[in-house]
Amino acid sequence: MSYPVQLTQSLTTKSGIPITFGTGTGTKWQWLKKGRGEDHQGTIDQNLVDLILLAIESGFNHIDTAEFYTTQPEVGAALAQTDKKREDLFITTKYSPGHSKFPALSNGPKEFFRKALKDLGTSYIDLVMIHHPFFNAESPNSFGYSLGSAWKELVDLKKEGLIRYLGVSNYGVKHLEETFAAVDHNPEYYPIVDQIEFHPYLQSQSVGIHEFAAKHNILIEAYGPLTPLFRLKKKNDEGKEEFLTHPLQELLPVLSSKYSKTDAQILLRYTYQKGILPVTTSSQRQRLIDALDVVNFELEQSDIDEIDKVGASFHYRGFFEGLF
Ligand SMILES: NC(=O)C1=CN([C@@H]2O[C@H](COP(=O)(O)OP(=O)(O)OC[C@H]3O[C@@H](n4cnc5c(N)ncnc54)[C@H](OP(=O)(O)O)[C@@H]3O)[C@@H](O)[C@H]2O)C=CC1
Ligand SMILES: O=C1Nc2ccccc2C1=O
Repeated sequence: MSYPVQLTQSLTTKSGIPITFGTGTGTKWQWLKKGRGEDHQGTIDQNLVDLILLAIESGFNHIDTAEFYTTQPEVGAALAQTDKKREDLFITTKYSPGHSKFPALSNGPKEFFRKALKDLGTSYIDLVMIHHPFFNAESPNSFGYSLGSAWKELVDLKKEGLIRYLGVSNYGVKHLEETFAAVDHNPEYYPIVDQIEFHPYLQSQSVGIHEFAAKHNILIEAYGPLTPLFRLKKKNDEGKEEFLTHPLQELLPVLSSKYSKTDAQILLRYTYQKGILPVTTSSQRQRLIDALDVVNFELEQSDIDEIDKVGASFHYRGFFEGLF
């Protein structure tokens, strides 16, 4: 039995298959690559290729990468090795604009896009996002690009048929309004997705974003949906990282036992039932299978409300702290 959830956008692969939850190649994978200190551009981490193949084998058809992660070549290698046809898979990548701390990695979206096609070994990309809205066109880090001019270049690529859908990530209401203005308020060129951090401890990455997205038919994708299970750490007096105690530690086991699901499945179903598409990852086969299986059960509304309530009593932001 399946319990469909109404999403604001029904995105599909080119062949028309509805997209699954996303499987991520950022977070720990990008640090593993970059942490080696070698020139990782263009190198291939076979462990990540194997993980992407495992995710595809486990049923994921939606793979999330980004210029910033340097993991496009691994996604390209997995595309070349899998038995699945390209048109049955859905690939997302993200242009990395420069901001005060990090320079842009390419001289504008068009240069980024040419490299992305090459790294991914594909002739089109399903979904291209701008990774964050923290542009600073005056800084040499940004090659003169602003939020509006970068968006318009991506729109040109979409018009050429090289990109199927356009989206953004970490955008708040004011950034979306600026994007709408850049295309003279033509909804045909509005972002179709906003990928943001979402979990019970960060139910709104920026003020009013979920309401605004719903009004404009923008699908919210959640990154970090399992944050309460593993990311809540702080350094102790000896400088060692230790896990924080947090309020969902009591509620999640109660719900897991009530529904005979894992804590991770409860969190993923909570996200999905709110009309938000999770982007998640695991190095473990069973966890990947479990993640997709959450479309097959349903949380009672009172339990969603309880997660909301308990979650709101604690705050945790894992990414882009201080920028919203
Ligand atoms: N647009 C943006 O700015 C950002 C985008 N992203 C994208 O989103 C993707 C996913 O983000 P991420 O935060 O990793 O997603 P999640 O919140 O899903 O966390 C994934 C982590 O959870 C662990 N995990 C999985 N299942 C369980 C379980 N049952 N119990 C305990 N731990 C579990 C996994 O470890 P294990 O391998 O041991 O299972 C993995 O390290 C990224 O890879 C990236 O593609 C991420 C951050 C920012
Ligand atoms: O996956 C990611 N990990 C990150 C860390 C810092 C900024 C962006 C990201 C990602 O998108």
